[in-house]
Amino acid sequence: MKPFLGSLPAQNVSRETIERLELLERELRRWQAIKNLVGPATLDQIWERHIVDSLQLLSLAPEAQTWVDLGSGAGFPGLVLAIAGAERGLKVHLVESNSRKCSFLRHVSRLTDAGATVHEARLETVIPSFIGKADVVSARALASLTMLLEWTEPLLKAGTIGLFPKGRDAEIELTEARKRWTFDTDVLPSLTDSQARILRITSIESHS
Ligand SMILES: C[S@@+](CC[C@H](N)C(=O)[O-])C[C@H]1O[C@@H](n2cnc3c(N)ncnc32)[C@H](O)[C@@H]1O
Repeated sequence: MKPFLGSLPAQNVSRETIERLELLERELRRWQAIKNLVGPATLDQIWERHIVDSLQLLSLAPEAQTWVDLGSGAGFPGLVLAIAGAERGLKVHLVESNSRKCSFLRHVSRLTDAGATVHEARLETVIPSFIGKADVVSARALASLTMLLEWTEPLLKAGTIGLFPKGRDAEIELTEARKRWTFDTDVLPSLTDSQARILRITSIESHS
């Protein structure tokens, strides 16, 4: 059993999904040696820190069909969600400005039949095309909540759900963001880090 996998709802992790996630792990280790895609210190805990940490988002939006992940990096959480959601037809758009990371994302998406769409671009230019078309927008380790809401406000206003994994400062970030917007939030526990939180944000209105 992979670390922490047992804590996830069983429907997210079929044997085929685990095999495809193992392909992602293998390719990440292979590419990391040359391309340095993730923080080297996290390589010892790829399943806990990256794969399961990403997978847990799937059960927070079980009905989602179209998902946009901003600043996907080496595929966390977006590529993991594309792999795990492929069986139920989930379409994931990965937005990443770094071309070497985009090469990795395209390579692993092809290898695993994940069907992810990689947008090699700055997210500011891509977000407008998803207004009214995305069920979920996610971003991990990309920016402060205030910055994330500034970027994603047009999506959230059109009904998209925001899922933003955050560290131990989640409440501080929420307080800061509430100076500019009113929104509904669920502050959810993380399965992989007792200090971390996942923010599910809907119904945003700006104060001005
Ligand atoms: C700290 S990494 C996090 C990567 C991944 N989400 C994770 O949690 O492992 C942030 C990523 O966002 C990308 N990025 C930063 N600003 C961006 C922008 N304006 N548009 C698209 N990608 C951006 C960077 O290239 C980098 O890969």
